[in-house]
Amino acid sequence: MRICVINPNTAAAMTEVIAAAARSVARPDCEIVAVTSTMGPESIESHYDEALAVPGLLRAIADNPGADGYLVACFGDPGLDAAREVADAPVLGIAEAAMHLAAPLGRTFSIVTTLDRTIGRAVDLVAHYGFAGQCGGVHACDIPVLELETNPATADILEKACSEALRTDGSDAIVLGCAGMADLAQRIGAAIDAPVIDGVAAGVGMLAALAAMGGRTGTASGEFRAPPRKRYSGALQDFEIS
Ligand SMILES: NC(=O)NC1=NC(=O)NC1=O
Repeated sequence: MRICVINPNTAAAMTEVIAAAARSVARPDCEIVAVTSTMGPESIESHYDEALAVPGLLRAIADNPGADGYLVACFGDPGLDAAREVADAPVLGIAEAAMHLAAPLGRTFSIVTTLDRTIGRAVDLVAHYGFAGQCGGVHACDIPVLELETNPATADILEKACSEALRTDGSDAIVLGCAGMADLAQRIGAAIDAPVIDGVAAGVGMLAALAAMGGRTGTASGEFRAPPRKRYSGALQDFEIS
């Protein structure tokens, strides 16, 4: 089994954090291929960044055919539906996966994301995935994405934000709202004595289960079949994918 985990920003150091989290839960027979986008923003912290991250994500999928599943390792789940039209296997986003696995762990879960400007996107995804009744609230730790790895106070700040979120919302579990937080899930879970779900690990587990069940995206006839062929111009002139 092979699962391709794609960091849709261009920060290779962050991909290393993501890859370690993915491999920490992967089954022995599951190879994790970790990929860093080759074009687009160095981090994704706005709607603008999300939009500009999608071509690099789609290119990464097209350049890594034959995986049994693909994971979009950014909490905004950028380009998820387009990725499903390009991929020849199931595609999950880490926000989608984290919410699905947090739901059974209590009555409600809280999300702790990076900058406060990313709260709205997370709220939209909660509604989109059908978890509005189970998400007690979305909060920001106010650490920029690329500082998660460089700020020595990240773990303490995030632990405090998660503890505050549980108390404020009365929630039972935490969803970490950034792939760059993946390495802190276990430490924070122990510190606040509550389940803390990282979407990278959640996504790898769900994709492995889907692959074992023979799950596939409706590439033949469904909405996510290959897109119609057409010309693209300008910077995307040679962006031939499918
Ligand atoms: N909420 C976030 O900021 N998420 C993210 N930005 C990135 O660049 N990767 C993420 O997971």
